[in-house]
Amino acid sequence: MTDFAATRALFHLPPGVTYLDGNSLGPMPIAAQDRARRVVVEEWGDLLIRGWNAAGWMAAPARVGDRIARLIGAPQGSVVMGDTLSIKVYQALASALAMRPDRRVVLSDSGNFPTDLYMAQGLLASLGSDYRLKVVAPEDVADAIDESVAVTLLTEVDYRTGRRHDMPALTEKAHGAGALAIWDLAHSAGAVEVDVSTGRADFAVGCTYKYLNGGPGAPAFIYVAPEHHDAALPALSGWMGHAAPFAFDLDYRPGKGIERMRVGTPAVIALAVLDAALDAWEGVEMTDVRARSIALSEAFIAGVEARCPDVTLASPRDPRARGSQVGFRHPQAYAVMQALIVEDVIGDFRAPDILRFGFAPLYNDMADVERAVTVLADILSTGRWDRPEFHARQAVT
Ligand SMILES: Cc1ncc(COP(=O)(O)O)c(C=O)c1O
Ligand SMILES: Nc1c(O)cccc1C(=O)C[C@H](N)C(=O)O
Repeated sequence: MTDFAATRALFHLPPGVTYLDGNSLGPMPIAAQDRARRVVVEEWGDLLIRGWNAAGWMAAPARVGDRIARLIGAPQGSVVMGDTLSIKVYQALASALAMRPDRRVVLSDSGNFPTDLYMAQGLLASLGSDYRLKVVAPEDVADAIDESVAVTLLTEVDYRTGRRHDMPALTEKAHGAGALAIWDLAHSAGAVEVDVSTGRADFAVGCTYKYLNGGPGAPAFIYVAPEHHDAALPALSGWMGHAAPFAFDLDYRPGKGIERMRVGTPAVIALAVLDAALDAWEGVEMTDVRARSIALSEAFIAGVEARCPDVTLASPRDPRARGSQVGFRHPQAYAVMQALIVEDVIGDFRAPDILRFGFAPLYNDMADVERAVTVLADILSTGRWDRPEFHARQAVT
């Protein structure tokens, strides 16, 4: 059994703050501070350029990738770190499309996070006017998979509602139609049990600043199914993915296996901080994480529905159809969320009307649920969210 009191103690949680926004930015693992100091002062400071070999900087993208692999059901040697998730979406999509040269349709859904759609739009525009991004409602994805589809590009857990796609079933359908399946695990990795191997994903990508707590702008990951390692070309063919970067050849030759999905110089400091953050997952069983996530989310839904008649559930009621976040609708959700944040209950707002709360089992507990319900009920019943300052939109919402 995972000891969640022990994992909670690994995080810096500011006193008095109830943090339910780890689905956007995870809190700071205490170990990150010392690791950041060491990588800056002892490694960069003292080793200087020798750090690439002596401190293992060059190998870090694959080494950290192997730690992520365990959390998403991927074999060792099939995940590598680097760049941002937007870039990894582009890279996976470009690679997958090149593997289906006779097809022109990319299928996604309207619940996808916009950057995934934007990256697809940009890539397809560069490939030619016969390529098409087909966006359907999430519930219509299965029916829209046909033999015109080259690639399905789906985010498993919807960023607003927490609605969770059935990855194995949709992947099987895609394969049956001859398409490849790319899964964005931004809201899944560290939140739900993910198994890219039994789910037979062809590519998977994700960020590490949410449930994996790697810090703002932490490097993204990309998984390529081992059977595609030779066929998948990286599209973004940077020198770090070359078979021999330090041969400085004039022509690109893809590196071995997942290494070819590297692009440029790794973000060594950010990778070191992420590496420290991943220590929190040692000894943690994802089945325990999922059970606790459901218990916390169910208690929150029950509490809010009992005490807050002004909001309606935006998330699926069946916990099996949800990730680890819960959304409630309110016509003035932005102002309500600002009022909550001022009272140190931190969730977030997603346009047009969603109050979003993420439950991260590593550090959230029932006391967080109870406090969030109590403060939300009080803010709504007193109407104290309706102040001019709570309606003024900030740049980052
Ligand atoms: C599903 C999904 N994809 C992509 C992103 C963002 O990608 P990036 O890390 O490049 O900003 C997010 C959140 O920011 C997301 O929720
Ligand atoms: N990546 C973010 C950022 O750089 C700034 C603010 C928010 C984010 C997010 O991660 C948003 C997030 N993907 C979401 O689900 O809304």
